[in-house]
Amino acid sequence: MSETAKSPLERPRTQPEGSHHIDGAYVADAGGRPLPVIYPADGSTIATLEHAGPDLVEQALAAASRAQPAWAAMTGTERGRILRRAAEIIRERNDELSRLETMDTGKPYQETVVADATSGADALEYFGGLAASITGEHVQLGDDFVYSVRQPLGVCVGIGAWNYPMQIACWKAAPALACGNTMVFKPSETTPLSALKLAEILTEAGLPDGVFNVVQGDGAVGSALVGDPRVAKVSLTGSVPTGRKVYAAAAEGIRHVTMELGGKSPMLIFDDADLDDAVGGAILGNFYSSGQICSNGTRVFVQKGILPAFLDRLAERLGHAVIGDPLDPTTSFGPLVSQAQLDQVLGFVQAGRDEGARLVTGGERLDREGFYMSPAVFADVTDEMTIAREEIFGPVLSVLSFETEEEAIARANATPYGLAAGVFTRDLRRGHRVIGKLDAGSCFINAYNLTPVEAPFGGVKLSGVGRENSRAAIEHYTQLKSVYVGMGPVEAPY
Ligand SMILES: NC(=O)C1=CN([C@@H]2O[C@H](COP(=O)(O)OP(=O)(O)OC[C@H]3O[C@@H](n4cnc5c(N)ncnc54)[C@H](O)[C@@H]3O)[C@@H](O)[C@H]2O)C=CC1
Repeated sequence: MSETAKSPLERPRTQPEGSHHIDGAYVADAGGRPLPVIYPADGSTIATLEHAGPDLVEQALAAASRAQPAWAAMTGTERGRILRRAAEIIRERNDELSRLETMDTGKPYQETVVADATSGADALEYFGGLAASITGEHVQLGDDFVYSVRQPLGVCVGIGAWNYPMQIACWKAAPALACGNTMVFKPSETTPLSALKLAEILTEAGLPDGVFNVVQGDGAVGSALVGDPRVAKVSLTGSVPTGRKVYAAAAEGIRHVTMELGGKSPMLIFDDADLDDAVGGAILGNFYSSGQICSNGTRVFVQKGILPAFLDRLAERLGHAVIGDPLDPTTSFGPLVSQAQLDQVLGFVQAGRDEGARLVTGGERLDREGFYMSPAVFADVTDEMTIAREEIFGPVLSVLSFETEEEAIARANATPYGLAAGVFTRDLRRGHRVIGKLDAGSCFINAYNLTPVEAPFGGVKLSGVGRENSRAAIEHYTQLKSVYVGMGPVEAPY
């Protein structure tokens, strides 16, 4: 690992015009509790926003309710055109948006410039393209027939996590809006900036006022949104404990939900795998975004024959990680998002040591300002250790060894989570056979953590319900009305 020279890109403006974006305009709430935004690379405060009070939550929900019928009455082609225009604006401003995302999250610019706003633009483009083809079906029943109409749900609430703020906002807004819903989106209080940019860009692209609104705040604000009777659907990206609360609150009103929650995903590396592909997959699946990715393959099961070579190569390649100022384009590994997250992850590293796992490399708090630690690899990890059971959400990779395919599958599935899974092997039949038996929603063979908008994304078991992206998302933002049409006389018994 090396540290970069300081040659950061120009810093974007980080203080927004207002904390919230409601009815097509920035809104401030002078009386709201202050919400400081911290740059994870140095701990400085780069903006101060406010948590929304009850009046602002009301304002946002009222705006979304008011705007919904007219938005739904537009044709899909018209709605889609606005979403695709917003995608174009995002691409034009990708550089500035990426620098803002880097300052909000601490993720290296090298990542945000290819994986955040651009992924959001993909979603707006994709669902903008689908909007005109959202249809029901027609079923002929003799002379009678039934037709179904795919209708929007109404007002949707989106609640985001802090690791991919822009991407999460777009992955929720794009399908919701394409289907004729309106949305109130609450970003994570840790990373509140880029969702405001999305609202601004959508307005610039021609989105009618009130269709997409952003309110800031913590769980209390999220909870106020989820419990409102005007809300038809809640889509959350967050941890399992928050998911339980939000799902239960949504159940009160029998609201639709999409839950994108945490994971402890397995990656199975067989003796016959291409060593560098497997090591590359393990790096992408554990250290990208400093390991703060829900679908990470943090339990790396390596077959005995390839284990020594795998560990050597992994440690060697980790030595090439460039840790530094995330605004420096050469930096490939940045800080964690907050002091609290860093403390939590270092606590897991300590637990790994205490329980007898072997720290191969990293796991140290770095002696520099900001929330930095070195990427950690543990070997000799066993299934019952804390680091093999609990979601860490940081740069900690656990290597577990195995002998047979059956054993690896059984151990990989022995978790309450089921978000993602990966297999590395050169044996085509084994790749498909093994992935078929793994309990996970988002799976990879000889790849890891690639999440194009065309692929359904989401988990099984505690990792969630519903799917984001792909055509599947349309099902989760619409409901079917069926209409039976009688063409003959009505036969009644009396
Ligand atoms: N499956 C997926 O797609 C992803 C899942 N995640 C998961 O997110 C977690 C990390 O993100 P965090 O922001 O720390 O999660 P978190 O669960 O602490 O917070 C998520 C969001 O929920 C809000 N919230 C908290 N309590 C609430 C309540 N009672 N009612 C309504 N909203 C409430 C928070 O303010 C935040 O906006 C990890 O567990 C990770 O695995 C993260 C990214 C993607």
